[in-house]
Amino acid sequence: WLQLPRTAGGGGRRELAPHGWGEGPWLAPSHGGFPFVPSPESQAEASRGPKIYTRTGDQGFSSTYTGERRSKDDQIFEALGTTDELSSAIGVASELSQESGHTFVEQLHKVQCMLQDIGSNIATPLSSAREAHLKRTSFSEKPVLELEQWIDKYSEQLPPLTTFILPSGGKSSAALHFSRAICRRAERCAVPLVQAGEADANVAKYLNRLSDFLFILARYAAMKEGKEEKIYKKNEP
Ligand SMILES: Nc1ncnc2c1ncn2[C@@H]1O[C@H](COP(=O)(O)OP(=O)(O)OP(=O)(O)O)[C@@H](O)[C@H]1O
Repeated sequence: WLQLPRTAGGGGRRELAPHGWGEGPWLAPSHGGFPFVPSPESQAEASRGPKIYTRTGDQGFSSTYTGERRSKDDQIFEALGTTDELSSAIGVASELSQESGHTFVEQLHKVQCMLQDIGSNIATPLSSAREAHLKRTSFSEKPVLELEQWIDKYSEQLPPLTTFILPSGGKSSAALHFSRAICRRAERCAVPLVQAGEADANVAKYLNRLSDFLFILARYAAMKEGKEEKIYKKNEP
């Protein structure tokens, strides 16, 4: 799931799917250059199973899905890496929530899949994308609207918020708050790409809405588990 092989077009050089990006462009059999004819070495390698490393990133540069080589401190890799961190944090929150019997883990699973799609869109800068790239990596508004429905559904069941609450409320809840904070960082990373016209505007919208969903879910988890949410108290001298 984590590392799916893809093969660079032409020379038979194998590259690996980014950590955590199992879907979207990363399943493409080539990086451009269809049809791909595997070299004898890559066929032999495939029968042994692919290695996780190619060493092509050792000089601090890596590839976008459109085939550009960019420095690893480029905004694209920053956003990709942060989206990956977000999905990992949601993975922890989801495992803890499952242990407590929460049914919303199915929605968290769906969110993690959406984050794969977001990674695909981010990895495909629109300025160098061709029609075939765009077809595989576009990100629509539909998942944003779905998140809004989920937010409304859970919000209705919560007591109104009368004070600032702190990340707390039991393990599931605290892990969801932690995911929320990472989500906001992912949004900050994605926004410059959207503003530059390199990523889809729906990516930033989704991340913006997702942090609200994670906040509501954190409160919902605390309520369902009967755990206390710590509140902010001003420290008077
Ligand atoms: N440090 C990173 N943070 C976020 N995304 C990255 C990072 N390094 C690479 N990527 C993205 O993830 C994809 C796969 O990562 P991978 O580690 O295989 O790349 P690499 O470092 O270029 O290659 P290798 O590890 O084989 O030398 C890359 O094609 C790139 O899009």
